[in-house]
Amino acid sequence: MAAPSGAPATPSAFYKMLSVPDAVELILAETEPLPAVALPFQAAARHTLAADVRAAEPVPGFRASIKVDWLCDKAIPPAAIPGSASGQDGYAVLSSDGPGEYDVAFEAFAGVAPQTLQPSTVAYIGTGGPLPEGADAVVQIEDTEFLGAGPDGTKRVRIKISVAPGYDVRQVGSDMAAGEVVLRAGHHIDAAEVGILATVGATTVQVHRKPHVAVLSTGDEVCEPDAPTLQLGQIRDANRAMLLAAAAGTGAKVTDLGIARDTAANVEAALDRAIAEGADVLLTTGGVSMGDKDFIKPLLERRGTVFFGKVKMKPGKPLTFAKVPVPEQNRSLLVFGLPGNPVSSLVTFHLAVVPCLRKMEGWQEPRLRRIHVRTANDIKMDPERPEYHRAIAHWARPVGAPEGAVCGELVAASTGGQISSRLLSLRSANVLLEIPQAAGVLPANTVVSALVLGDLGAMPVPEVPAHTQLPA
Ligand SMILES: Nc1nc2c(c(=O)[nH]1)N[C@H]1C(S)=C(S)[C@@H](COP(=O)(O)OP(=O)(O)OC[C@H]3O[C@@H](n4cnc5c(N)ncnc54)[C@H](O)[C@@H]3O)O[C@H]1N2
Ligand code: MOO
Repeated sequence: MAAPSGAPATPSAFYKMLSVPDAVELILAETEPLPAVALPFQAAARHTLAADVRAAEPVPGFRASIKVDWLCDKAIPPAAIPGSASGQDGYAVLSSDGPGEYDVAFEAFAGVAPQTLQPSTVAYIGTGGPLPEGADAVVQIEDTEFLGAGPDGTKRVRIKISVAPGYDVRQVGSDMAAGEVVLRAGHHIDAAEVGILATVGATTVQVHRKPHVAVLSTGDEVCEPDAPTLQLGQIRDANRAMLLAAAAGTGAKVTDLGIARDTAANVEAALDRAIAEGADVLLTTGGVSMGDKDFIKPLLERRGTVFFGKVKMKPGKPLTFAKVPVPEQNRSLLVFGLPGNPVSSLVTFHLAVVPCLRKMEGWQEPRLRRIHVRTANDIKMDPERPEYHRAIAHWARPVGAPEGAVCGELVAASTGGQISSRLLSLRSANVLLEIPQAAGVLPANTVVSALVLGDLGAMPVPEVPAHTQLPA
């Protein structure tokens, strides 16, 4: 808590003010990817691979029936045509036999050992069934006519169309070749990747360990959220639960260090607890400003190296980054002193902590993604600091575009009052607009850069229609 007591300023008065990009580069330079661990493939979801994964065998391992939506004439050799495929019930044929009436020699189903097909006969084949030796194509049921069974019970069928060799057949290794790298080191494992790992039988994979993040609130005025009543000057602790949720949302392991009251000894005891618990990163909130109860920077100066203690940004100016050596464990603890104002703490978490956690967990490009958006509101600029203005981006038709036009762009609506105590400015925010340091007002309809927070896939409607006319 910044107490205007007339006491000497903490060293924070003397920190050089860094730009946000310089601060992020410095953080990334001081951050190492965490070591690889072996995990069962299902537990590896939402981790980043530390080693390439190859397909040991071809997929499929046998020639299989499949319905391919050939984009053009059925007579064109399938290998030349990209298509989408689904299962195929039909008849395995020798393509050179051509249309005509044939005995159904046997039935080939998935999981049944294939027999050999003799010329001038066909075999019934189920979806995904192995193509018999001797057959080289599949004709779907719809292109045949069942003629019934003869006196000896042999079924007869009319093949109505001519097909090329390989038609409606998934060739061996056509999905994945034997030895092919199917996932590279650095690839993030999501649901599709878990399926790929299962397909190639990679049931144990090398991934980067996830960081362990400890979170501490500081301040005599800060109370637990379940405090039934608040005395004058007291506030409920929003930051700790919020940052624990934010860190857990990145997949980090989290430890709640509670609230440290405003004494140097309390704050240092919490730092020691973070080290004892094995945290890789400590997030503190509050106590990084100029007051005589702002203990974070002096503590970090004493115990480690403070890389910066001021960043030219609004909100979040007193953001502090330090490294505390842990010689007995041959490692270091990274410490982010986040400002106490709740908005400042979460904005600095996104801008500074997220890239650090991403690098630790093995992301090749850990920086926040930058996009361009058109502003929906006038935005007052700050002549002293660039502002990270919270906004909600959605896809919309550009102003003045004719009804039904096939075009769109991201439009960002401000979340309203941006004072750093007002957490509602972060409600539903999915971008931080990068508003330059300047006097005056940035008029609505200006295109600005913006940093993406979380998942743009969850952006609000309206969305574009599902089917639109492609431009000529
Ligand atoms: N003389 C100066 N004073 C301040 C400056 C400055 O440059 N010179 N910078 C201001 C800026 S910018 C910020 S941001 C704040 C950051 O201050 P601290 O990090 O030291 O935070 P506190 O003073 O402890 O608290 C600020 C504010 O946030 C509330 N708070 C604190 N912890 C929590 C919590 N866990 N949950 C919810 N709210 C919290 C606290 O009650 C205060 O209202 O410094 C300015 N001062
Ligand atoms: O930078 Mo402070 O975060 O303005 O409120």
